This record gives sequence, structure tokens and C-alpha cells, in this order.
Amino acid sequence: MDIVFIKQLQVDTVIGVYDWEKTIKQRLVLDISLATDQRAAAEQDDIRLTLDYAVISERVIQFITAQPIELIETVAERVAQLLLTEFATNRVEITVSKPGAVAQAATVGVQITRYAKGERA
Ligand SMILES: Nc1nc2c(c(=O)[nH]1)N=C([C@H](O)[C@@H](O)CO)CN2
Repeated sequence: MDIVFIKQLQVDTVIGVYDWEKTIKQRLVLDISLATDQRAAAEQDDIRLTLDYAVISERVIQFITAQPIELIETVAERVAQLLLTEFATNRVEITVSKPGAVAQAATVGVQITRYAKGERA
């Protein structure tokens, strides 16, 4: 399957478990991969036949920043379900990194793969 990807999408938002985190914005960095068949878009050279990474990037930023969230696991799961629901893809991979969370680490995060209903468990 072909892939449209978005790497290192930066989102500044209210994210975190602890009280002090609920009054500030912190940076999340997302890597997103969406399965799609690109052949028709390539044959016809038509953006309407593929997944528009610019549109998807804006939607993800708007969605994440709309409300505070505690866990990056929640961000990953909600973004995955959003993409499966709103865009023509049946498989998404999402990595959510929180580079400021652990001073001794370059970054920390979670990674998930989700399928549309009926595609795979
Ligand atoms: N698996 C996770 N572990 C932790 C998370 C998280 O979202 N998922 N969050 C925190 C705190 O918010 C932390 O980032 C504060 O520095 C701790 N562990």
C-alpha cells in the first residue's frame, strides 16, 4: 500500500498529567503515516484523488489544540480515530513525541497503528 506521511509536525498545546502542566503549553511532535492508493492521483495528476497532507496537518493541529489532554496516549488514539473517520485511509501510524518531558532524554513518546473497522484487528 502507498503512504502519505507527515513528519515532525509541531503542535504547541496544553498537555500533561500534573497540575503545573495544565497552565502552560508544551510542544508535541507528531509523525503520521496514512495508507492510500496513489495510482489514480498520479495517473491523473489530481490532488482530489489523494490525501492532502496540508489539509491533514491543519486538521490535526486544530484538533489537538481544541482542548487540554493529559496523556500523549490519548492524543495518539484520538488523532488516529479522527484520521480514519475523516480521511480516505484504512490504516494509520501515529508517533507522538514530547521532547521536553524528560531532561535526560532526546525525546520520549508513544507509537500506535490503527485500522479502519473490518480491515484488521
Ligand atoms: N506513558 C506516559 N507517561 C507519562 C506521560 C504520558 O503522557 N504518557 N506524561 C507524563 C507527564 O505529563 C510528564 O510529561 C511531565 O513531565 C509522565 N509520564
